[in-house]
Amino acid sequence: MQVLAEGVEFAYSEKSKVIDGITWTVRSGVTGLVGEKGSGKTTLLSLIVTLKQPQQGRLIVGGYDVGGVPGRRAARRLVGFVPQQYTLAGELTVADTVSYCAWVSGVRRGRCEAAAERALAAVGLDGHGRRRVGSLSADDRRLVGFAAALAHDPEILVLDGPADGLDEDRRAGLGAIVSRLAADRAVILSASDPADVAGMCADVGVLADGRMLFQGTPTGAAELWAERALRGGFGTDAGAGVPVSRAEGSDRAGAERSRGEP
Ligand SMILES: Nc1ncnc2c1ncn2[C@@H]1O[C@H](COP(=O)(O)OP(=O)(O)OP(=O)(O)O)[C@@H](O)[C@H]1O
Repeated sequence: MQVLAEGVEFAYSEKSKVIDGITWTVRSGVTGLVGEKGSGKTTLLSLIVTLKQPQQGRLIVGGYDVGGVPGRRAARRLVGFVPQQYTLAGELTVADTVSYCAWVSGVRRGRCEAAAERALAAVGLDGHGRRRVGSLSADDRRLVGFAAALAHDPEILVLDGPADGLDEDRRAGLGAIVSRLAADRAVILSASDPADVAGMCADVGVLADGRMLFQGTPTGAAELWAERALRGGFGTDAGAGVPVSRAEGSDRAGAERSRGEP
């Protein structure tokens, strides 16, 4: 189990909880986190990558309880994060960019260059190290972002909205890379529509109004999504959402496969 959330809560202000008692498990392989805009995906991912702290509940990341400082520090070394939006310095070379990120993530100075080479190879950018970031296509810049997050060889890779705005061909390309990266780590992908990540994930969590309504197969998530769309969308009746335990029960294949994993 790579991430275990039990009753996790987080609020930006006293008025309302953005993460409202989430219980969720993430195992090795590719896991999707799907929810409408504003449902709390980025906030939940920020908790997992230790940029924010849970205010209630228990959150275990890579075996460490991130509720305390020592656990948070230890977990931080195990996670790589690609935010929804980020800027790379165009004048730096690709290799220096990734090497610097390796150093920031705790890789020893003498090993950063090799770490960068390994990370660039993992995303298919081997041979591009000497190019300036500013000379790359948007797709290749995106891959540099992935390599930067992989530079310290994290056990858990978190990609916030990696398929946003991609057409079908590019989504397929992303799926191939994600599946390669997930061979020896857990990958979490967020999306505002299950169709964006359906082909990439074995397991999907559906978030609405800060609550995990469902965890199971992509098919189960898509069915719930379609059903909700017919009823006028998520968020309007979150209290009547399918509880995680019931959703797993009705989506037995997904639940049993999940339980069977180490
Ligand atoms: N720093 C902040 N301060 C106050 N409220 C915030 C902050 N960041 C996010 N929120 C609010 O928290 C809620 C959840 O935001 P979050 O970004 O986690 O959702 P999301 O599902 O990732 O949305 P999107 O798909 O648009 O990225 C939204 O109502 C948002 O306005």
